[in-house]
Amino acid sequence: MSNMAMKPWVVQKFGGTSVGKFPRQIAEDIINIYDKDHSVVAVCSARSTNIKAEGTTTRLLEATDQALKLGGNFKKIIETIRADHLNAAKTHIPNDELVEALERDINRECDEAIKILEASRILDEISNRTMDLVLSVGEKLSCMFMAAVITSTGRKAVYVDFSRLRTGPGDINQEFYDVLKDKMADEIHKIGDAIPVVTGFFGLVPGGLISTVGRGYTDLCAALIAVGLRAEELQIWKEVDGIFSADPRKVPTARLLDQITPEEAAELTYYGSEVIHPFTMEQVIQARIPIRIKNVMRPKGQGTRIFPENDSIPGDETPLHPPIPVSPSFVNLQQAAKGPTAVTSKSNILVLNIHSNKTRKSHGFLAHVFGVLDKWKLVVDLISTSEVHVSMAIHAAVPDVPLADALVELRKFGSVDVTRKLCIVSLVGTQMKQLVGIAGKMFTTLAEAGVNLEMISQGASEINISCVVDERDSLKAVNVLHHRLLSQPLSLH
Ligand SMILES: Nc1ncnc2c1ncn2[C@@H]1O[C@H](COP(=O)(O)OP(=O)(O)O)[C@@H](O)[C@H]1O
Ligand SMILES: N[C@@H](CC(=O)OP(=O)(O)O)C(=O)O
Repeated sequence: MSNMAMKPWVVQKFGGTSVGKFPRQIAEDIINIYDKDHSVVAVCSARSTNIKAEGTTTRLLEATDQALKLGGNFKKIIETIRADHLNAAKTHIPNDELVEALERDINRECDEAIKILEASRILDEISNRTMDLVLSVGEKLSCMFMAAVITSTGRKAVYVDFSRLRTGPGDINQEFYDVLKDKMADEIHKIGDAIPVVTGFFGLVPGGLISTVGRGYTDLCAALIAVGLRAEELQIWKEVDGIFSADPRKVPTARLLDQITPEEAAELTYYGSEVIHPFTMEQVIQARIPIRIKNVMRPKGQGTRIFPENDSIPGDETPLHPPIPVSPSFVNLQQAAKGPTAVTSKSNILVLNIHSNKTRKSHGFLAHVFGVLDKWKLVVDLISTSEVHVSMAIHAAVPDVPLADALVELRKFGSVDVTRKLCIVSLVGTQMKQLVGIAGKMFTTLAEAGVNLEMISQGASEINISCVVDERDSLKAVNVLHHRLLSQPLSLH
């Protein structure tokens, strides 16, 4: 078995839009190239032909909704998914035999999805488990398709379904992940010489994968596999060259960053630059495996490497003190001017201001407020408090229903007002820890540009300074901050 011939493992994760738009490039220009001197594992998300919001996972979620609605047409949605995959098979696979086998597999999966949804309609209930069963169809179809595409290039690939891996009972915690990593690696070791094409959907996760991990779970699946296999690198292939100093769609002068720390990557992800699922970093970095973000459209680009600043890679077991530079770019990074690394913005934010009616002590006030937020599953992105006042920025993508209910309960503790159509703007950078005056510079830069600050929050994370501004000022805010604090030598005086 060539996997046993000690070629280093590389785990490559392909997002849904990449599988949708560039399946042959992925097979020919990426997998087959790395396959020459690595043992490659490909992990794929459900296909999206255009954007994620119109992709297979979004459609499957809509189908589960329709199944519980009177007269809801979930079958039509599954038929759209079926037609999309049958069409992709014919378009991208120049081999009749492979196409016929794939068509049978696609039809079987889609028929099964319909049966599950019909059963849910009869029961008038969709449990977390049922939800997962339906959603996993997206990754199954995508991986069956990619395995056939790769096989059609002359390199044998096998479809690997991780949606029903049994890990035993228990909560989803580090121990659970550790067992899962080993199990995933064992399954992949069994495969031998063919390229494993693994469903980014993994189960059986207590509480359900979509409820506990959320959208973007394929990144985490790839991370767990990379750790289980002790891979040389985890590659996240996207349609962007890597992580930039700002969203390149919003800031034309944004620079590609050649290396950032996992903490920075996590902050950027939480605050609007959703380049990688935030749970990914923790698993991979503990095992000291570098993550590289790369572009499917420009496979030769270096991308962005996510790795801790003062760490060495596995196999490089020399002492960590003094820190060992792991690459020339790392040295450059160390010597570079110590400003923020990136600026990011998160839209669709509302701010809740609650002023206590002083009927209880302040700890009781905050405890009650958080009790209500917990009950209605409202996630707070930023918070700022005084003894009798609390302001909280909340992502308003949550449906309005729980918010309205939560407001009724919160009004028992004080006066509440809600400001909508806001966005969070954040400066992120590990170097900012030592940078006295950076917050002041950020806020004066915004004030000089005429951007009004609704709320300020600093200090929860030493590497993030955030504020809330009007949504209409979002583009101006990120551009002016990028121009003043990230594009030119930083002067704080
Ligand atoms: N700091 C950033 N660096 C790179 N991309 C960013 C950043 N902030 C936001 N983005 C956006 O994230 C998107 C991620 O790439 P893409 O492959 O299109 O996503 P997905 O895999 O979710 O479909 C890009 O469209 C890019 O504009
Ligand atoms: N298909 C899933 C999982 C995922 O990771 O997607 P992507 O890799 O395309 O972001 C989702 O949309 O959430």
